[in-house]
Amino acid sequence: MQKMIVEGGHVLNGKVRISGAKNSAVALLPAAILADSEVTIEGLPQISDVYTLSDLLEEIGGNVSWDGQTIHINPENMISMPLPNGKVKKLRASYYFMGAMLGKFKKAVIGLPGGCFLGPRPIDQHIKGFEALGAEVTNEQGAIYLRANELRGARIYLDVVSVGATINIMLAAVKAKGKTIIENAAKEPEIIDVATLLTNMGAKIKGVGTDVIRIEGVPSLHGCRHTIIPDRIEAGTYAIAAAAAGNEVIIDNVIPQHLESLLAKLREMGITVEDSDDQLYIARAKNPLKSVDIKTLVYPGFPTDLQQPFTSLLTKAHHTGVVTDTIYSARLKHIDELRRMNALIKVEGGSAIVSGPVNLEGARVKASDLRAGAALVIAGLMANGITEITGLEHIDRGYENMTEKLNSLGANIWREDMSEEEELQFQNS
Ligand SMILES: CC(=O)N[C@H]1[C@@H](OP(=O)(O)OP(=O)(O)OC[C@H]2O[C@@H](n3ccc(=O)[nH]c3=O)[C@H](O)[C@@H]2O)O[C@H](CO)[C@@H](O)[C@@H]1O
Ligand SMILES: C=C(OP(=O)(O)O)C(=O)O
Repeated sequence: MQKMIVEGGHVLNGKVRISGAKNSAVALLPAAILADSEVTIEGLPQISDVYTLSDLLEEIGGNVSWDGQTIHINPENMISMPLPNGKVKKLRASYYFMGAMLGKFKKAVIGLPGGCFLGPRPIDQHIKGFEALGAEVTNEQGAIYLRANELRGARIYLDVVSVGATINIMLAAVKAKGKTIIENAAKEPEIIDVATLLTNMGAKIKGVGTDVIRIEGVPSLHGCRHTIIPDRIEAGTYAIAAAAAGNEVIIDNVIPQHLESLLAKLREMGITVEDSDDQLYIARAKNPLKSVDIKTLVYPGFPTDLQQPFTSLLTKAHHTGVVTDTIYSARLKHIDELRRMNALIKVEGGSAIVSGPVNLEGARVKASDLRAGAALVIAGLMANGITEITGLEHIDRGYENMTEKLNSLGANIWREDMSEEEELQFQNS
């Protein structure tokens, strides 16, 4: 087991290249199940969530090979193998095997997913969608059983705007007989990316990026080649790190429109932000940083996945900023760790109230989930002295080469094996 050591006080400068989007990748890989021939996906991030899904595709009979960041998935010998336990429990996105296997084989058994613990992560809207398409869905000892004689298009209104349910229903509906309409659909860029792959495979989908998606089912889907979109959350994380500890940083391979809510908030704080075709330029504020309030919302609102890193930045700003996560109200586990580093944060009525500026102090902290990990790395960059971060398996689920990328900007970060005593302390904490 390893820990990350961050030596604070180094100023970030230079250019960093953003990887492919984790939250697209985790749906694109299962989507390949629906094809009858080889699907090639380029530009995948080298992160553990992607490797876990790649292993799961092999477990159900897929022929998978890698060539750098490109995966080739041949689904010809795949079967509807039950996956009640094992690797499906390691990540949230294994639930996309439900939609894809139901769409392809009309049956699936998938253990209830894992992923970051952000409070309850219900899947009732996914199930409502599968049932509307004609599937019988039962929960047997923690695994979801899905069976259908045939899938028929349906009109499905989502009671909550859900990225996961929108994608899962698309996956199940693309080969259903007739027309499916998803109303109150989510509009995140990752949904558009998945629909682009499915369309390249021969699916007929209209309206992605709006809140009504129309799908005309087709009998079969073929292989294709697809390039993934850049990771807006990784880009946002580096933009926040640059605002927190940078002088002049260029973030390369971004779609700036995907980050408008974050960029607006950085500008409000006094940070210089410029965007061009596929780059962002973030420069140190000329005046002291001003606090702002943020409220996470569905896209194009402020992303829940950037709430935790942004909280770290607010510790450096003058006055008080209120952080409210309306998507995952319990996504506040980073707060106690930031407090260990001297942050002044109160939690009241589900909101975090951050007072600043404070001088953060290096400390031993634990990443409880992926973006909490990113928040602690950013805090470590700003802090006096050394910050030691454990729980790196969370960070590795979603950030490709984070240590190397930050060091290339001038940070001083390294990983070390934990001593036996430290491992014991970590397991008991
Ligand atoms: C809208 C939103 O910001 N979604 C984020 C959410 O996606 P994720 O796919 O996890 O969450 P959803 O978009 O599906 O859920 C949005 C909200 O709807 C609720 N819900 C969802 C499904 C369901 O069947 N029933 C239900 O009540 C969830 O509890 C949540 O409060 O976390 C991902 C990982 O952090 C982010 O990348 C997504 O951008
Ligand atoms: C929480 C996240 O991932 P997951 O939903 O896969 O756990 C995330 O990407 O911030």
